[in-house]
Amino acid sequence: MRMTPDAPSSPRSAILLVNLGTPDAPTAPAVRRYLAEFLHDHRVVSLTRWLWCPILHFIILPLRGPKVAHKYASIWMDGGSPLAVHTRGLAEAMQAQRPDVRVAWAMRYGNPSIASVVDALRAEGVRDIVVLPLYPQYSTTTTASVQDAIDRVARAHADTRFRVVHDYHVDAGWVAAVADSIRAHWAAHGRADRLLFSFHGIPQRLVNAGDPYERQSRASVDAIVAALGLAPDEALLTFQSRFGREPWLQPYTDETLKALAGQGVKTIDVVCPGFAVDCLETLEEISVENDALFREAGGQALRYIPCLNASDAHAAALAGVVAALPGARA
Ligand SMILES: C=CC1=C(C)c2cc3[nH]c(cc4nc(cc5[nH]c(cc1n2)c(C)c5CCC(=O)O)C(CCC(=O)O)=C4C)c(C)c3C=C
Ligand SMILES: [Fe+2]
Ligand SMILES: [Fe+2]
Repeated sequence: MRMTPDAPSSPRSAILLVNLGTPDAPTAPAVRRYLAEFLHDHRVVSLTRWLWCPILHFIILPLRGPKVAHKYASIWMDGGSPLAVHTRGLAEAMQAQRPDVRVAWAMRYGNPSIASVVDALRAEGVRDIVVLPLYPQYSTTTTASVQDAIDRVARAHADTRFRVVHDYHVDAGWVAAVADSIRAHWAAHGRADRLLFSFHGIPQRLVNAGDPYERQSRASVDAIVAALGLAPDEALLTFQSRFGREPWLQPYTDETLKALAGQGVKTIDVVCPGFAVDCLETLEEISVENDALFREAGGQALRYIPCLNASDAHAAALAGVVAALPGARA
């Protein structure tokens, strides 16, 4: 496990950033290992195991491993997968702003695992950990799964206090940071014909069962649009990255981009505020795949606005979220 540098010598409290996870290498075996852990989580796929395990082990992992490895290879950075590189950078930026507290990072699936990072923090004397899942909007598929993992670790360490931030989907500092990043993009590149907010989707079934993710995503867009001084109808909200055959949240990003190009829209700015840092779903699916289909349908340019990543503005916003602990539960 790699920890952030220049941390205080024996801190008692820590901020633990937790992101989804990513393969250790852009190879089929590494992708299969990562997807196997991810897709065995009942929070992500709730099908009964006797039905799901054969589909997963004999169809999805063998087919998806090489295909997805190829995509990871196309975005891989010197320091590793973009999701890991930017998550580590964000932890380092927060550590620089908060020298009074240890800032560490872990992944829900893959490495470094939550358990290994908590063990390392406890070995340093930390007994109070604020966990910040890097998901601005709460979902049972993501945030609740981090909470599950923390609950398991907490049961083994009764002497350590864990608090988990629930969400920060309309946190004023975070909203301002996203709005500023859009303004900076416009200052550098001008404004496109349309502004589209694309969020990772989840199955519609989960929203029907009470998952607040769609409502929170809409509230995030409303808040960012208001901070930009735009009218609500000046932005579009769509959902990407669907997986499997059942209906997911709609409208779908790819279908919307094709329809817009068909209506004569030539340029589009796309921003993804459901992702804290850039990853496969933004750098490959949006910036490469969706850009290609927008152009094939008659568009001229899809201009992707990067995630907040390891920027100082992001680190400051998240430090504010932790300081306020909105919706945190012990
Ligand atoms: C199987 C169902 C999935 C649900 C539900 C889901 C929800 C969800 N995911 C993210 C964020 C990310 N997902 C990423 C990749 C990814 N997601 C799924 C499936 C579901 N996600 C898969 C199978 C994959 C792997 C890639 C692939 O095989 O297509 C990533 C990128 C990881 C990376 O390494 O870069 C992120 C980030 C959210 C926020 C979310 C629900 C709100
Ligand atoms: Fe299995
Ligand atoms: Fe996902």
